[in-house]
Amino acid sequence: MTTELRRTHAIDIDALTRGDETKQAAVETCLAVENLNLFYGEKQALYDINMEIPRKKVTAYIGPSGCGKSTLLRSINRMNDLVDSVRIDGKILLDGEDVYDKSVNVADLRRRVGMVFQKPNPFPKSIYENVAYGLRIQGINDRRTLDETVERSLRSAALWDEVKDRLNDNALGMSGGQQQRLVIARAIAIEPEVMLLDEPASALDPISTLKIEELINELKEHYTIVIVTHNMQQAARVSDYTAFMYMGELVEFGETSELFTNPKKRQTEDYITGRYG
Ligand SMILES: Nc1ncnc2c1ncn2[C@@H]1O[C@H](COP(=O)(O)OP(=O)(O)OP(=O)(O)O)[C@@H](O)[C@H]1O
Repeated sequence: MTTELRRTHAIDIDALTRGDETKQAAVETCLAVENLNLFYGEKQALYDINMEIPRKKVTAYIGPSGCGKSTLLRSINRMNDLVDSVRIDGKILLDGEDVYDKSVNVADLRRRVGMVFQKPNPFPKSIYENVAYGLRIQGINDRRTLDETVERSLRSAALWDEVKDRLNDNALGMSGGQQQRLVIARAIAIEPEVMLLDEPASALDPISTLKIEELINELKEHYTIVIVTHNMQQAARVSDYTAFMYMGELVEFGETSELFTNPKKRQTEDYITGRYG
């Protein structure tokens, strides 16, 4: 299975990189997952995952509940390190460097790889201080720098116009959708390279979901985005590449348009046509 998967993946990337230079530039690898196995105690949750995540594109992880999407996502910024029973082997290369190398400073890694969770988690502080937080903990307190960063980040998160007159209000008074965009602004403020989004819209109403999806589309100009979603339509709308996972294995990975219209594996087809999930 694994060899076959690698072969499929290699063919996809070959096809994508053949031809014009724009496409070649478009598939520059940001993150490479190599032979990744992950265990929670005795239970194996990821099996020999191999994939290359393109830079400044949106990659979606889809698959039925419990297939390992979040586990794989959390492996990228080593959030799984926080779980005592976790054992990991294999590599995840960020710009060619293994994030699991002993020399890696995990706090630095998490600055480079920001994360947004399903449930918006603003701090019980003002809107301004939520966004400024990452700079403050780096010791940056210069008012002008903070003001500029807060405005730029809120603009990038498509929130500035809604909050510019109430930056000192408590963030907990915002709507869920605004809170989620605030959390994205907080992540943007420290200029990460990669943004990991774990079901970022699943707790939101349809209008807020649409705003988050539009935002994702804008953010990929600057960031490499990996998103976990239960919602196949959402994956089809927002992502350039999709990985379909099943029971801890990466079944198929390729261009979203291709995977949804012309899946190569029976399991993928069954899932996207709603035969199970
Ligand atoms: N902290 C943990 N300790 C033990 N097992 C875990 C832990 N987190 C996840 N698992 C198990 O690992 C497997 C993969 O879970 P994971 O949450 O990554 O899947 P998922 O595809 O994101 O699921 P969902 O869509 O329901 O969020 C599941 O069997 C789950 O029970």
